[in-house]
Amino acid sequence: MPFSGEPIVRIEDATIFQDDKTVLNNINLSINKGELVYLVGRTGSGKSSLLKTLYADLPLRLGKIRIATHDIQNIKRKDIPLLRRKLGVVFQDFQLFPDRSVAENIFFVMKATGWKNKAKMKSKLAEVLMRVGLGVVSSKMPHQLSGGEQQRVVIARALINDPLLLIADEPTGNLDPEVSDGIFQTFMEINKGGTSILMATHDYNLIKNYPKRVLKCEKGSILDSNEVELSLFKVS
Ligand SMILES: Nc1ncnc2c1ncn2[C@@H]1O[C@H](COP(=O)(O)OP(=O)(O)OP(=O)(O)O)[C@@H](O)[C@H]1O
Repeated sequence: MPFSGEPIVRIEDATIFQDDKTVLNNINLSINKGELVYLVGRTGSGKSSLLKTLYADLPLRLGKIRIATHDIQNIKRKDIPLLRRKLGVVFQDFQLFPDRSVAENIFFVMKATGWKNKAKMKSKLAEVLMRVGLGVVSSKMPHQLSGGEQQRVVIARALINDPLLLIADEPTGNLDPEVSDGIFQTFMEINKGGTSILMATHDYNLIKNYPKRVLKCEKGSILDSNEVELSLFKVS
């Protein structure tokens, strides 16, 4: 897909801290609308810290980050829900309520993000479940689904507000290789629909099978495969 217009993410001279420790120092990069980008690096290199900063869970203390029309560096508490409505977030651990059905899990987030009309909620539920390749699972409880199916429900939940950017933190981390592959195919379908995706992963098979731009956290910096050749397969 050709990239045009303003980037969806623009990071300028950003330094990311956890407490007093500098995790990533003076980062500069952009992600364009419609891009799918991998984020890699050894454990503790700062992938999750960067993603948390993007969805305003970790305050940005130095530098600038703009996501869509939101400036993260001075975002007000009351504006964080507005930012998050433009983002979809998917984690490795599925984070579904175990005592609620698939539909209830998704309706819960819809209601929390301002949905009110029951008919529209039902039709959106059907749409997002279809987009992630799930059939009639609405009334099932999470424990009645496989790990891969549960992760698809989480992805469906992340799509309810038609996010501009999907942030995924090791979304295939707990899944078998074939299941991971299927989940990644779903991410690629979502990406074809125009949603940008930034995905942290340790799954080098995915990167080998589906080569895309790679950002690598290393020694406090981010290396970009658009600018340098990355030695991906030496990562511990
Ligand atoms: N809540 C926290 N409080 C203090 N330090 C933290 C916190 N979370 C992470 N860190 C530290 O920040 C650094 C970066 O961690 P981060 O979780 O961003 O790495 P990562 O690349 O996502 O690792 P992994 O691949 O294991 O998920 C590490 O040194 C970690 O110990």
